[in-house]
Amino acid sequence: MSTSQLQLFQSAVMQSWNAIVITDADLAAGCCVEIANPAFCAMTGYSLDELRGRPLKMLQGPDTDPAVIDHLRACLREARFFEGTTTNYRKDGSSYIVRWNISPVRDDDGVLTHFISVQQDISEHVRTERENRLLARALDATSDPVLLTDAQARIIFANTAFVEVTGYPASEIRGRTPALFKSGAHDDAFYAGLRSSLASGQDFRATFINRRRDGSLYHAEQSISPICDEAGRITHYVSVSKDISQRVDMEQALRDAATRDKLTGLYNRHRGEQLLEEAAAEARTGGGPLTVIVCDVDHFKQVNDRFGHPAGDRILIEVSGILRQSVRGRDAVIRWGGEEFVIVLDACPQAAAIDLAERIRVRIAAHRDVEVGRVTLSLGLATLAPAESTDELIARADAALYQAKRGGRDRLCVAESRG
Ligand SMILES: Nc1nc2c(ncn2[C@@H]2O[C@H](COP(=O)(O)OP(=O)(O)OP(=O)(O)O)[C@@H](O)[C@H]2O)c(=O)[nH]1
Repeated sequence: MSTSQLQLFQSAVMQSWNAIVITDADLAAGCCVEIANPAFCAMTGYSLDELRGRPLKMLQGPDTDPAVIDHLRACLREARFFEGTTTNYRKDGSSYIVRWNISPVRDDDGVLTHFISVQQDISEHVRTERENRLLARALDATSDPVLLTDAQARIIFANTAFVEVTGYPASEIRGRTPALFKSGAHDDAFYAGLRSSLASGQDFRATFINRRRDGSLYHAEQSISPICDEAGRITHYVSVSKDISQRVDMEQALRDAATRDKLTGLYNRHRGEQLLEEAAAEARTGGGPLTVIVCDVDHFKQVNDRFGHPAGDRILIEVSGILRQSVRGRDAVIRWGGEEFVIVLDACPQAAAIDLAERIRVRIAAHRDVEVGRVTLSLGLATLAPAESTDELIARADAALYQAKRGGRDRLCVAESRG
């Protein structure tokens, strides 16, 4: 090696950002320092003069891992490469975490003469990692679901509460987007609002209806916030939510209690009258013809008398089910009282309503209860006339029903159109 190359070598070692120390190979004396570069001196707090001739054991202290040192000794004895991490101590007694390796150095004849060690203070890195782990554990410990995505909305972290609420293991959702939880309950405007809030760096807060892994839905009060870097660029999004399904279910149960009939689950009379009034208002303002069907189980008293009240209840539930299955989703089926039901068909031409009523009659007559067997239904149908009140409409449908009963039951009578 030329003199200039040697000088380069020396400069490189002395200017290296990594701490470099060269010791002799006298194991019995503890391998004493011959050369240490400025980075090593800065890291340990010792000057080269203070280090030279002393074994590096002086850097060890109470938190230095003895297992690492044992392994180091074994490597030095066998002149093998060593790599490890442990806690060392500076001159002022403060500790630092160092990642280091040691390579044996041999002369031209292959005789071991020195060891060279390259070291790096990784205290900051370890501290950040510990902090990150602590933060992740803290997020895991919170009972509210937390989700973290990158700027492209790909999931990078989901806490335990999120995993528990959604039923998705974290490994299954990592890398995917929250579109996975879409239930279809929100319209495009909802998502447009979400996107524009986040794009302008603002939080988006709303009650989401999300889908769990098993397909069931849950309500979550959710707050999504963009996270920006120092330059103001969005790097991540964090979503913190509260599963409010229980509250929503309770509210729904209360609403149901006020609007639904307990036995059949149909609308109760009170809610039914409101719905009928709304449908009439709609029809009067050009919403299309409104027809009501009033129906009543025939000889129902005999069912109760012969088979008992519970059997009668079961018949009412079965009849309700058939009524509900027979109508369109928008039609209201109401338990008007006892064994009497009203079906409100808004925007439904009378001919279609008559077809439907007849279909219902046939279905009920074809149905067989396990104990009671066959029951029949009588039906009266009326279409709202101009300037007619809902009371008058129901009265006309009722009169048609009475006519059906008088005519022999298991039949439909249509009230004559008025006006
Ligand atoms: N099991 C049961 N019976 C009910 C309920 N509500 C009313 N009822 C009974 O329904 C029966 C109605 O009898 P009626 O009004 O005489 O009429 P019906 O026997 O069906 O005779 P028609 O209507 O003329 O064919 C009464 O016995 C009521 O007690 C209920 O919730 N459950």
